[in-house]
Amino acid sequence: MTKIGIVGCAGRMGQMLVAEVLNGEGLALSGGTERPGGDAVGRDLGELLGRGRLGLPVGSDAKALFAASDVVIDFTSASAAAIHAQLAAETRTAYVVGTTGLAADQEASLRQAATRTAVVWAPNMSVGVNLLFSLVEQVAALLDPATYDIEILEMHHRHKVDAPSGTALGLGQAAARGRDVALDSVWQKTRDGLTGPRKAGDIGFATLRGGDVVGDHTVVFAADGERIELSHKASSRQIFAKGAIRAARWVIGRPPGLYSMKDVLGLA
Ligand SMILES: NC(=O)C1=CN([C@@H]2O[C@H](COP(=O)(O)OP(=O)(O)OC[C@H]3O[C@@H](n4cnc5c(N)ncnc54)[C@H](OP(=O)(O)O)[C@@H]3O)[C@@H](O)[C@H]2O)C=CC1
Ligand SMILES: O=C(O)C1=N[C@H](C(=O)O)C[C@H](O)C1
Repeated sequence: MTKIGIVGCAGRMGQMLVAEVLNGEGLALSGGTERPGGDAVGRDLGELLGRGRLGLPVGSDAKALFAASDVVIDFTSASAAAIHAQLAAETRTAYVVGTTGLAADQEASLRQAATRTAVVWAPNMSVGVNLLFSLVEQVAALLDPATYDIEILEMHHRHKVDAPSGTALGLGQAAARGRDVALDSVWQKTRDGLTGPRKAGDIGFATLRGGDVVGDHTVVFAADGERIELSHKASSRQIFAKGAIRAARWVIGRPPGLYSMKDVLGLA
């Protein structure tokens, strides 16, 4: 049996992941944590999911969970993920990270951990979005930046705390790779007031937040007289949870390194 631990087990994604592990063939739940002092700590994990007592309380000792697991899955917060990355490195536990919004130093913690254990890190664990990354890169490489403007739109639920979404930034990276430029030299993450006309070659972002939208992303290639739009719309978080479980099964036994969902899905 593969022992999977879930940090952030009471969150929107965390609860879905616990359910996927409990239903998954050959998988055992080694436990789940929330941050110390969190409301869910001490509650029974099964009862938290509304499926009856499991006899497994939500913990807050992340290091013990890493030590007890073959692989740990993290959909928490950027600051928590940076700490969890250090624990993955210390305990040499395989680590799957879907958390977005990481600052440069937090990303550095992940990269550091990946020198000591196998880490899968992806801003979006769905098959559809990972295919979209490849399509966007190909289309961007084919279209002249002087003629086609790239704009990336995303909409998410009202609870999301980071912007633009990790996926939107990933789509921006894919477009920039296609054009052979560095994303941070061309991105326009916000526009306000007298911005002046659009600069050729820029990659723009627009962020919408509201309701219970699971995750919509569109990349627009706009020219005079026509527009190409490549979109992905998630209607259930299960696509992310199933992707994360697939990554967890894949990463166990791999040498230390930073892997992407494209590696997991064989799209690299
Ligand atoms: N890669 C992908 O495919 C996807 C990525 N995401 C990303 O996953 C992350 C989580 O999203 P979502 O589930 O909606 O968010 P939630 O806020 O619902 O869940 C996060 C959970 O992690 C908990 N948490 C915070 N700090 C710690 C800690 N130190 N130890 C353990 N648990 C902690 C939170 O507790 P508390 O509320 O008390 O802080 C909360 O219960 C986001 O960054 C989101 O962008 C989401 C969907 C798909
Ligand atoms: O916070 C979310 O919900 C999601 N976050 C990810 C992101 O930032 O791209 C992936 C997905 O769109 C849902």
